[in-house]
Amino acid sequence: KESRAMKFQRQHMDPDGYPSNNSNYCNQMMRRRNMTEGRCKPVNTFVHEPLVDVQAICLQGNITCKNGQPNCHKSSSSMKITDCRVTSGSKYPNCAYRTSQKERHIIVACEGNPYVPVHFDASV
Ligand SMILES: Nc1ncnc2c1ncn2[C@@H]1O[C@H](C(=O)NS(=O)(=O)C[C@H]2[C@@H](O)[C@H](n3ccc(=O)[nH]c3=O)O[C@@H]2CO)[C@@H](O)[C@H]1O
Repeated sequence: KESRAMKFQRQHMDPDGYPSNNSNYCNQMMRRRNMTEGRCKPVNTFVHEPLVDVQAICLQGNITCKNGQPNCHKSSSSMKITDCRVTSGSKYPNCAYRTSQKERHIIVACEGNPYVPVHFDASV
């Protein structure tokens, strides 16, 4: 069974990737990382930073998560991310996404021992 930490990495980590001007990045990556099975996951962010830098967020600013839990942390610096958002014309199983490249602080929820990211909460 996939651990929550590994699921976070599968869904949100792409340290070596960067869409540059590839408008198909999300269409490709959402499929490749298995987020288009059963339904088109509506929103998903990929982070283009080293895994150790994203894991280090768990030691940074502690804030309240969207769901009220107290185990969220905000990155101290902005990070290169790509937001994937399903388009209005998207029809399962042909999931179609808009690819948006951004630099944002990211907010993740951390859990476990070792205390690592298990959920992507938001970017700001
Ligand atoms: N505090 C916690 N502590 C520990 N665990 C916690 C905590 N909170 C939730 N989980 C768990 O995480 C799991 C999970 O998948 N949560 S999810 O909200 O659906 C994920 C969102 C995110 O993937 C994506 N999104 C969203 C915005 C954006 O900018 N970028 C972006 O990618 O959209 C999804 C839906 O919003 C679930 O098992 C829940 O129990």
